[in-house]
Amino acid sequence: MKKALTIAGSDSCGGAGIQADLKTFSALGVYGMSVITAITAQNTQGVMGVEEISPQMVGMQIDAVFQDIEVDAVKIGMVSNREIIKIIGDKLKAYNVQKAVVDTVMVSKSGCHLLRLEAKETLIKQLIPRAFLVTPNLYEAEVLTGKKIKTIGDMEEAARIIHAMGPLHVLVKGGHLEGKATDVLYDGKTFTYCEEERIHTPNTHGTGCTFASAIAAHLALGYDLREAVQKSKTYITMAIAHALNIGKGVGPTHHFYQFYPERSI
Ligand SMILES: Nc1ncnc2c1ncn2[C@@H]1O[C@H](COP(=O)(O)OP(=O)(O)OP(=O)(O)O)[C@@H](O)[C@H]1O
Ligand SMILES: Cc1ncc(COP(=O)(O)O)c(N)n1
Repeated sequence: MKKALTIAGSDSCGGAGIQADLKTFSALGVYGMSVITAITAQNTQGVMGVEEISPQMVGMQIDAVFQDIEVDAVKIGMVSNREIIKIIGDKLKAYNVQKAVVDTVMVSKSGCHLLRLEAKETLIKQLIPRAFLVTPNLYEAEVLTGKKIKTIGDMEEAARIIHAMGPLHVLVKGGHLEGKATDVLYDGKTFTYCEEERIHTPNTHGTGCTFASAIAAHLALGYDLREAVQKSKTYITMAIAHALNIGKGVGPTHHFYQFYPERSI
């Protein structure tokens, strides 16, 4: 069985973070492992509290996994602060991780900072260059590049600038743009566009986490990046189309293995 590791924050209501990632791995037939960077007290209405795990403990969790089990792909989500970013970057290097999907989580949909403001430079210098794929949403791409993004052309320009920071590939997600849900993938030479109709639902908690972990799962299964992104785009679209009306706020994506009849175990 293929094995994937998520390094991310815990979301108590189960819609985003570690919980979304593990559900996605399971739905896609991949064995899931987790390293927790922070615990959030969170529900569909907002984030009530964040407690960061010590960098030493984050490092120990990573060591515990890599020293025992072969890891086929890694997904990285909420990393919270500079020291946690640094230890993750060092461990990716030490364990020579080739397939790392870095989702540059900064602010939750409900507006809570999940990355400290002063950690942006460390993210750019220590983590983004080690990524096989970076998956910023529009807001994150604007913060990383310092440029406003309003069109597909702006997304292409942002992908170029982020690619120059050192990752092998960049996927700028257009979930927050008007019109179709179009994402722009860039490998340093060519742009590929993933487009789906926009689904009109209030329930989009955890879309970014689900998409990035689906890509990591497909990479673990051996698909090349373009196939992994296309298949994950189908998965996230289905997960949003069947999103659950749970709680009083923004409900979570739905993970359901029947979406994915080809899954291999
Ligand atoms: N309403 C929607 N209908 C269809 N696809 C969507 C919708 N919203 C987002 N997507 C798609 O979901 C994926 C995740 O994109 P999104 O921009 O929501 O990520 P994100 O903002 O990082 O998510 P999160 O806020 O959960 O971290 C992308 O493929 C995007 O195009
Ligand atoms: C632990 C954790 N990680 C990531 C997100 C982003 O997800 P969203 O933007 O849908 O709130 C979150 N809310 N919580």
